[in-house]
Amino acid sequence: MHGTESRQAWRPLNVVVAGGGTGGHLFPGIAVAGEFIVRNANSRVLFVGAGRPFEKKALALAGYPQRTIDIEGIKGKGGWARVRAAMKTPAALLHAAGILADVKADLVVGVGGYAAGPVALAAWLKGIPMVVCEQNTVPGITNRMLFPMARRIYVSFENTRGKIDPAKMRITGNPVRPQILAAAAIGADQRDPFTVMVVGGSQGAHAINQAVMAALPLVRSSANIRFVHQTGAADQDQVAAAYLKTGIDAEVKAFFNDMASRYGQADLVVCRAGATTVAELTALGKPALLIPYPFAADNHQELNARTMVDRGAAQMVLERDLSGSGLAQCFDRFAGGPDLLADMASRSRALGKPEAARVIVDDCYQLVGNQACI
Ligand SMILES: CC(=O)N[C@H]1[C@@H](OP(=O)(O)OP(=O)(O)OC[C@H]2O[C@@H](n3ccc(=O)[nH]c3=O)[C@H](O)[C@@H]2O)O[C@H](CO)[C@@H](O)[C@@H]1O
Repeated sequence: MHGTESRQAWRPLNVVVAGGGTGGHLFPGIAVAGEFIVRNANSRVLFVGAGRPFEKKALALAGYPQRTIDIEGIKGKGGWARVRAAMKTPAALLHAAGILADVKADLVVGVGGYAAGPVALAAWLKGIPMVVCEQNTVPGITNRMLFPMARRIYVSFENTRGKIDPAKMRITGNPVRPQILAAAAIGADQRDPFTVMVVGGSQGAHAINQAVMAALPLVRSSANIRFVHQTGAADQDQVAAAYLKTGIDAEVKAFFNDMASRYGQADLVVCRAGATTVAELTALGKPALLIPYPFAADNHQELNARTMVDRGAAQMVLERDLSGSGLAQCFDRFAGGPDLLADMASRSRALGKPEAARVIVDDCYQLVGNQACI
């Protein structure tokens, strides 16, 4: 779409991506950042966040700088912790305003997470165009506060809830990193052996790990099945031992930096229903068994999951109904049901919006103006 010639016509921008915290917020920001750099290699993207170790590692791997501000979230906190968090806001706002001035920001992209708040607010106060990306069907608290100030609100789902000014809203989909989109080219149709990818979102999912471990001894198709399993840091050793004990072939890791090759191998993905995971599944046309995290704010993961389940692209098991025997039956059913999987895969693909980052960056250029540099 953007050939070399047209790429040169995009002017360089200084972009600040604000927020993050978990992979579900951060990775869409990395996808958008990459698209700005594709448009003009002289653009500069700075991430500003709370500086959690997860963010630092992911941004270092992706090659983007981050500056951190001292800020705490208020969600789920009470009493003194809320007061302390609120007291940090004025200093964080001043700090964020200083960072925006330092880098001569042309645009701020809020990707959700509490650290986006002061940066986006500072942008608004300084008159710097500010846009937000909302990944979930139910907008998060930070984004809800920022919506009135944002020039654009990029949403992932047509049925995104809440009061969003239709004049500002664009249904773009949730940006997926290009390395992951490349996995679409890796055919996973051999089904020999049938490969199940288990992912618990960016942090891993203890309940899913437990259920898979309980399922392993009950899987009938164990000779023809293999697993690629992301456990999160706490459960890695225990889960690896469970595969060894049953003799089922598996690659077990706390976290996969290279998700593309794992998605590429997967015939079925068993996972939470974080919005970025859902975006990746549908961009790649992967069939899934979704087990939404039951304590997500406003139960948004179940609503995210329903966007796939209602279209036949995924099946869903609520965590309260999750059991080893039920999961083992699922594995056997899917392993022996290529037609079912193929049908789910094409329905999943039909929901995907792999062009989301491009659409968002096109729109951002419209917003800030593009003076061609050729
Ligand atoms: C508990 C909670 O509230 N979680 C939220 C958090 O989820 P979480 O951070 O788990 O986010 P998602 O499931 O949406 O995305 C996970 C991201 O991590 C990546 N990944 C995962 C595993 C791995 O080994 N390697 C890897 O790179 C995935 O490719 C994906 O890009 O943000 C999402 C997006 O706002 C929300 O929908 C979730 O509800």
